[in-house]
Amino acid sequence: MSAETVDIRELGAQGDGVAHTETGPVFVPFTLPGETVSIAREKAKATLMAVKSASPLRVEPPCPHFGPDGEGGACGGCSLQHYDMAAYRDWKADLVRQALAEQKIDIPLEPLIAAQPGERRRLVLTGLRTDRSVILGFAAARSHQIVPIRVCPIAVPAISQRLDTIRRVATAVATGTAAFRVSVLATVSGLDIAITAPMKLQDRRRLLAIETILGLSEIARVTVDGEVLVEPRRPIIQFGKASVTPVPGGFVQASAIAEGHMAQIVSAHLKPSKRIADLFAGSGTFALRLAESAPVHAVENDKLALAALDAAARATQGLRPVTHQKQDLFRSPLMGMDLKPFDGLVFDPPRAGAEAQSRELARSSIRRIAAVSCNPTTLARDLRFLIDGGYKLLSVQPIDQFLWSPHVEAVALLERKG
Ligand SMILES: C[S@@+](CC[C@H](N)C(=O)[O-])C[C@H]1O[C@@H](n2cnc3c(N)ncnc32)[C@H](O)[C@@H]1O
Repeated sequence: MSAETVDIRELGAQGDGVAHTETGPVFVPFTLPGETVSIAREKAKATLMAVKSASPLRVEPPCPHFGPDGEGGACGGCSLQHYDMAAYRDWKADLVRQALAEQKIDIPLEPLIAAQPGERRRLVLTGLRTDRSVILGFAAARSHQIVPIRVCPIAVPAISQRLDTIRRVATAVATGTAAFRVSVLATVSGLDIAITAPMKLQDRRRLLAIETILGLSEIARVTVDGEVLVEPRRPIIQFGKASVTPVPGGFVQASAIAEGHMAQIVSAHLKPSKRIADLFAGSGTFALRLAESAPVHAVENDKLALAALDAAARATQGLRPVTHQKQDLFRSPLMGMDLKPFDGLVFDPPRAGAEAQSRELARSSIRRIAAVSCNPTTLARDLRFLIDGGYKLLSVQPIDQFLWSPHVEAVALLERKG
């Protein structure tokens, strides 16, 4: 490690300040453009030692666990709490703008839909048994060390006010010495906690854990390695009229408010469609809402997510038919004949995007397409295929689903003129 003073020029894609040095760019977490800072560094990675000259856009972070002086260590859950909110939001929209510009896609963005503290309904924490108890928190920035959290301003009150309850659940279940994953989802009926770990609960221990957890009134379900340990109430999340039982620890949009905006934009665009496909459908976030007005075919590779979608579709009155298909859309995208029945389609792939599928869509005659993505770079790449295939890009809406992180969601709407 060597110590030096550097000037921060800009923010990198991961939210770290970037200094340009003779040996190349150096990334310094918790810094802002225009600041002069002293750092300790190893190659391109640096640790902030002191801010010598602060940006006027530097603000007091609202969370005690944030930053290099954070309580318990520098929590890795957030990276930009020290940035003035308006400037931070401009930076978020810019991530989408820059990704589109790199693909030479020229369209004015819709104004960013902003996030507020207290909106995240899903957190993935790490637990670790110590001599006396279990610590529960986020991994520290750039490290495997766990920062135990006592507050979490980004989370919905149903989680942030129940961190002690979640810790008690983790303590009741934890047996080994290895770190384990605690995925927490705030549902309509209570907390759905999915614990994943290389741990085996012996019978006596299992009974004790069940007894402890049943005494905690805010719990809907606790699963260990995908198996239900207790389920005093069925966990439910609402996709329009449909009540879905989420897959333990499975994918759910991080914020119900952001999801509502995304679904509203997608539904309005696909409203005139007579038959809709939902690709990378998960457990039906879009499909089940879209089925309120048209038949929907959902395609997804996770069979548990599809089972949740199917069960909810069957149990919901008044939906148009919902069919589903398990398929790996990276290896075998829907092709010409598969796509023919649809005049509307939404796709919402993981961060890697939907390259193979977008190439096929670009050749299709589907009238309206909505592309949803949490990665502006792969979204822009996939939009380029569609535009080159003759689709007109109508709008791109950035949505700050992941407050104070470097991640941003976007919904792009396209149309093929008849
Ligand atoms: C960003 S999530 C979106 C899910 C859903 N649209 C939603 O809003 O909840 C991406 C989804 O793609 C699925 N997926 C990942 N790889 C896939 C693949 N190769 N083929 C099909 N689906 C895949 C995941 O299981 C996950 O449900």
